[in-house]
Amino acid sequence: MPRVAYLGPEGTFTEEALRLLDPTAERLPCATVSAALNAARAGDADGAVVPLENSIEGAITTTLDEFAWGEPLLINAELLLPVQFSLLARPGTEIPHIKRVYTHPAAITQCRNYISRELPDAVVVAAPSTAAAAQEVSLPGSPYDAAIAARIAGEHYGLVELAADIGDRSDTVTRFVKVGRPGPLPQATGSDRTTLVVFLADDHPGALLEMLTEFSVRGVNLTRIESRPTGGGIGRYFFHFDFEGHVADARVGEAIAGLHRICGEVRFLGSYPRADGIAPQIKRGTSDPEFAEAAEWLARIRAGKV
Ligand SMILES: O=C(O)C(=O)C[C@]1(C(=O)O)C=C[C@@H](O)C=C1
Repeated sequence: MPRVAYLGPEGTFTEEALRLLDPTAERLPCATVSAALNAARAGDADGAVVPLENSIEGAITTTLDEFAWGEPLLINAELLLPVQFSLLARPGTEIPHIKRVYTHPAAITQCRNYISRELPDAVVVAAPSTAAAAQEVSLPGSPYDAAIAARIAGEHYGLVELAADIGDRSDTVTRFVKVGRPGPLPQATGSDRTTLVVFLADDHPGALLEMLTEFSVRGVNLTRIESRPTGGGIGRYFFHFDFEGHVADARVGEAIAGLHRICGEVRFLGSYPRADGIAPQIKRGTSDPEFAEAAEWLARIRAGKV
């Protein structure tokens, strides 16, 4: 049975994602995203499940930065999980008496309207995860009056649900990924995604356009692009890309090889099946047979067979 680390404790959305991605895995709860990834790197776990982006909050920057700087890991699966939040408290608590709320920063952003409407005077404090907040609120003598977390976390830690579905939107989704140490890649399925981190060789006019051109001319559709600070000073950034296709696809392989030629460093973070099953639109001239035919044509003219 594989042992998989995740952002815990029990009752996080990440745990729910892990249960869906790998129902038979032995679950290893960790206090932070970094600790979960380090457990996979060190071999204390066979893999890890972590959040990567949210449809309201955007990128989970800790995850992006860990993927860029830590010991390499490869993404082998992804999951899109609808997230719904509840206001949870110790039995007997009433909403007008709530002065201190504890939850994960991503939940604060996703419940902003509810908090300003129903808890205008409450101080909201950032927790390591929504379930860690629920666990803390359940302790007698906790400095917090309520947590914002999944309903299941409330059940797990003996809290009552004072309000349900308090997210600003009912269709909020968080994307989770499962990673492992470098090894064989998942097979191409025809509906895949590839993730990369790219560091520039040097800063010059058009550097971003040159990178995008490598994708554009080969008909590779991007699904996410982020710039993140390198830490080396204001204006110094590296780039995170998600795009359609598998590294085994000719157009994807050629685009990545093009980036490798023109950029400082390209870190491959994996090719894996898309959770939404969407197949890429393949532009004329960018299918595998068309790349193969063009390579044969070039070989022929190089041999003087015109
Ligand atoms: O705190 C949790 O329950 C998590 O799994 C983390 C996390 C996140 O990092 O975005 C996951 C889903 C929700 O968007 C809120 C928090």
